[in-house]
Amino acid sequence: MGIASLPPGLEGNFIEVSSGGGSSWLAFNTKRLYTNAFIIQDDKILLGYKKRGFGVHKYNGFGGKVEQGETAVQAAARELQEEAGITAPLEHYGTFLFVTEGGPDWAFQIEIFRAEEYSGTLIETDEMRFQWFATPNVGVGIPETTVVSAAAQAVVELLPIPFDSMWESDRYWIPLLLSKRHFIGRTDFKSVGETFTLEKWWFGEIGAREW
Ligand SMILES: Nc1nc2c([nH]c(=O)n2[C@H]2C[C@H](O)[C@@H](COP(=O)(O)OP(=O)(O)OP(=O)(O)O)O2)c(=O)[nH]1
Repeated sequence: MGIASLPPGLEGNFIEVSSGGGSSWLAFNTKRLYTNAFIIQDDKILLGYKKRGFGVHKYNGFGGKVEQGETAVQAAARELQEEAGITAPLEHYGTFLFVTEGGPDWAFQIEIFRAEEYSGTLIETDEMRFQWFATPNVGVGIPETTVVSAAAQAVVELLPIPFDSMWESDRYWIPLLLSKRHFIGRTDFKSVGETFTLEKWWFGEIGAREW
């Protein structure tokens, strides 16, 4: 797949990882910047259950709008503090456009960050209820009779990432984020009230050389 196959709104030289859906992309006027941040440790990922607002009842990273005068990474840090009570050395790993039919006529440009460490104590906030989930490699091949440390045992008991309760296209890029691959993408949804249906998506990864 070459550059010619990139969805409108994306530029660069990327290797396609996943794509699907209908035949044409939605039109949009302009882009608005948003952030989304994940803490990813050896075998677990921190998500929040969104208690109100856009994406209510879904699990997601922590994030929101980039305010005037802020950079994306500053906004990501502020939102992580506001929604989960922690600070973290966030690193940028991806960007995707999120366009809706039946929603705004602009595209969300969502900047994705991750960190392995964090400082502070996790708190439940009005917006998010935090929860750790096991990343896919966890628990595989551990025979029942194997003695594992208390810490490892706690991880084994975490639930797997709840993709069925997340934005529908997250399943295509979260694996890239978990394996520290820089990515870009676009996802078009149809929205009716609070129900969003995935119509078309494209995700690709970029070689380390360009970052
Ligand atoms: N994982 C994932 N996150 C998404 C998708 N689409 C989408 O908007 N988001 C994220 C980006 C933002 O983190 C969040 C939307 O921002 P928000 O409405 O919570 O922003 P905010 O906190 O600044 O808003 P507000 O409380 O000020 O109204 O949802 C998606 O397809 N997947």
